[in-house]
Amino acid sequence: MDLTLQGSLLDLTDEMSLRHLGTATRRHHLTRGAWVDVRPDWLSAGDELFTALLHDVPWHAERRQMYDSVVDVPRLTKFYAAGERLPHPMLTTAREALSAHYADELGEPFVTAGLCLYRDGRDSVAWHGDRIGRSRDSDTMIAILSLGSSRTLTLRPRDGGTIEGTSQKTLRFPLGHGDLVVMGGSCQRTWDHAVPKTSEAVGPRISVQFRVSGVR
Ligand SMILES: O=C(O)CCC(=O)C(=O)O
Ligand SMILES: [Fe+2]
Repeated sequence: MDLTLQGSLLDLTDEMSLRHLGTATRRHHLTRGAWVDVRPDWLSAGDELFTALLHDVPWHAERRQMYDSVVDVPRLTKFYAAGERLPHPMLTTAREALSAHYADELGEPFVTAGLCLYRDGRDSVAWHGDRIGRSRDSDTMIAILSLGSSRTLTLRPRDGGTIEGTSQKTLRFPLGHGDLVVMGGSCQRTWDHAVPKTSEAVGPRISVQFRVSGVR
C-alpha cells in the first residue's frame, strides 16, 4: 500500500472548504413574503474554524436593561463592522461566496458579521426580528453559518397567527455544524425568530450572521 498517497488523500478530504450553494440550497417559502433558505453541510471539516473562533474571538458578555433590572444577555457576542478584519480567513471566503450567490436578488453585498457564542443549552436568543436599521421597513437577508453543537432556530409569524395549513405556531430548523440558513424577503418584519434554551446536554455553538450595511 502506498502510504504517502493515502495520507495525501486523507488530507484532501479533511480540508476545510465551502461546498456549492447552487443546487443543494433549498428554499422554504413562508407566508407574508418571507422565506428561509437552508444549505446543510455548507462548510465541510469546520472543526478548525470552530476551535479558532472559540479561542481567538474577544467575546463580550453583555448586560441589558429589562424593565427595572439589569440582566445578563444569555450568550456571548462580538460584532465585526463593515471593513473590519474578520477573525478567520474562512469567514471572509464565506461572506464573499454568499455575496456572489445572492448578488442578483439582494442587490448589495453582505458586509458585517455578528458572532454569537451559546456556551451550553442555557444560552439562547429570545423571540425577535433583526429590525434595527433598514430591515425595519424593507426586505433584507440575514445569512447564518452555524458551527459546533446543533441548536434549533425557530420562527413564528409576528402577528401571532399559525403556520399556514397547520395548527402549529412555530417552524423549527435544526442547525448542525457547518449548516447555512438564510432568512430573506420580509422575514425580519413579518416573522420573529429565536434560538430557545434546551435541557439537552449540548456543548457550545457559534453562530455567524452576515448582514448588509445598516441592518442589525
Ligand atoms: O444563533 C443564531 O443563529 C441566531 C442569532 C440571531 O438571531 C441574532 O443574533 O440576531
Ligand atoms: Fe436575529
